Amino acid sequence: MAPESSEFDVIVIGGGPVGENAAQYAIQGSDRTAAIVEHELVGGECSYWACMPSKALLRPSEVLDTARNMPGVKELVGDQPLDADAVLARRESFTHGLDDSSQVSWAESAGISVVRGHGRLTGEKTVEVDGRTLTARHAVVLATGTTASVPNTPGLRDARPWISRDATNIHETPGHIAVIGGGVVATEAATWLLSLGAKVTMIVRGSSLLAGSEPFAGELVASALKERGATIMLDASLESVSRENPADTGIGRIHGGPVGLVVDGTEIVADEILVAAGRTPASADLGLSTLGLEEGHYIDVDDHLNVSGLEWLYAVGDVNGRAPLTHMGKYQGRVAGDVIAARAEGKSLDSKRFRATADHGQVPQVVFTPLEVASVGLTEAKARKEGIDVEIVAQDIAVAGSSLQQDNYSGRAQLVIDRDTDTIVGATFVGPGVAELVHAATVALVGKVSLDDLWHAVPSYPTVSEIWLRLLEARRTADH
Ligand SMILES: Cc1cc2nc3c(=O)[nH]c(=O)nc-3n(C[C@H](O)[C@H](O)[C@H](O)COP(=O)(O)OP(=O)(O)OC[C@H]3O[C@@H](n4cnc5c(N)ncnc54)[C@H](O)[C@@H]3O)c2cc1C
Ligand SMILES: NC(=O)c1ccc[n+]([C@@H]2O[C@H](COP(=O)([O-])OP(=O)(O)OC[C@H]3O[C@@H](n4cnc5c(N)ncnc54)[C@H](O)[C@@H]3O)[C@@H](O)[C@H]2O)c1
Repeated sequence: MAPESSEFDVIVIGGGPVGENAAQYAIQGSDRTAAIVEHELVGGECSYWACMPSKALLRPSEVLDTARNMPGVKELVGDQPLDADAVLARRESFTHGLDDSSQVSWAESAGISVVRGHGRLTGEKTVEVDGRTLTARHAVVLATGTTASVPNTPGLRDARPWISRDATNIHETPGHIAVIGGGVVATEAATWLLSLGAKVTMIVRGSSLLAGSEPFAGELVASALKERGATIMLDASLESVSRENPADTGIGRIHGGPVGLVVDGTEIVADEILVAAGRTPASADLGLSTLGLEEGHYIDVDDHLNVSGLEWLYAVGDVNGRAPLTHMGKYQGRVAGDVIAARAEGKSLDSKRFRATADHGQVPQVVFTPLEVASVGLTEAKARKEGIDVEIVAQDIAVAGSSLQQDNYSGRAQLVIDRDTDTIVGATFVGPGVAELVHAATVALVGKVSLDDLWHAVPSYPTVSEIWLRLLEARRTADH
């Protein structure tokens, strides 16, 4: 179907990773048509301003850390810093110079039309794109994501602070940067800014880093960041900001003169500020009010990803606020796409694949700081809050496999067990390169594998996965 058409089976507003998946799954293997409406770049936040550039910036410092802890290699590396120009050039290779033509080609090859412009609902199954009206025969999917929130602190917005887009698309490294926030973006960005040579001061409103994770994860990450030179101010209140000559110098460039930040009555001077204070759903200018729905909030959905009981309207990914991560959004996109296809073909929705059940307590995430924090499911605190009869087993990650990875390998692992069902409801691993450990925990958790059965899932020797055996042994010791 040509992009000039005004009628499609499925219209997706927002061409991020999640919208792409929803469109693909809704039409694949059929003669249905789909359009993605995108007002910026097809590929969305993740491809150009979030996951891809951030991980491209983080990987070199991880490799350098490993090298510095590996006899035979550390002598070659010495105390040389990273080659910042090479690191930024590799980041550019992942963001394609903010050119989305390869993603547009992918969409077209999947039979999806790309309509450029701002999409807005105007009524049932109708979408206006900059004055042009599109009609959907089956479904409209909202996949508009989020934007960075900038708090209303006096002087902050006028100072033109960096947001996550500047940090991931960094072109000039500030001598000293103040990072507002202690969450995922703040800790990851602090890691790559330190590795590029910046002095980093983190101003954190709460009493720990990564407040949504197990407390030991935030503590270990704080120690690792401090070891690399970061200053971390906890329970800190940013009262005001002032800057001389704030300037629109472009994304990732220093936005003017020195910045003064008053924190708990004391002034700090930095060359730039990064605001990493959470996200705002992109639902304010989507025409939701034409359907009597509230604008500017996360859009509530059921497990089919339908909005407000309307079988033709879906919201997937960050904009529904259920699990704001690329892999979870793409999963929702697959579920919504399958639901749309089944309804279009008159099939029953009576199968697990038509419900996004993993959003409820089965969400995995990896945070990439000097230590990786890989987790799935509930923290101990959340499990107790849900009334689960919780048992905790925790161990330092000191197993034969991990000691071979590098010298000075350290970290911690913890399982949250539901005593009643003898299954895992949460797991957290913290340490260098532990990201790949989490999928085993996800499989055990989603499959509700009992701890008794897990005893027979034998980890290979010598791998970091031996931590599983140590955790199960610790549990037996506690039991008997
Ligand atoms: C710095 C950073 C690093 C991150 N790293 C990770 C990571 O490592 N792993 C991970 O899982 N998650 C990560 N995330 C989260 C991840 O980026 C999001 O979960 C993901 O991008 C959500 O995808 P989405 O398609 O829902 O939204 P988005 O990627 O935000 O895409 C939405 C798209 O909709 C378009 N749009 C919005 N409104 C309209 C409209 N009205 N009309 C037309 N187009 C519109 C936007 O231009 C955009 O292209 C990170 C986030 C940040 C900020
Ligand atoms: N590796 C990954 O999976 C990854 C990486 C980056 C981002 N993300 C996702 O992106 C999203 C956004 O991350 P984020 O770090 O912006 O959000 P976040 O919710 O993780 O952290 C926000 C931080 O800002 C602080 N804050 C909020 N309002 C404030 C205010 N008014 N003044 C001072 N501090 C304030 C909070 O206390 C918290 O420390 C998250 O959902 C995250 O899951 C994921």
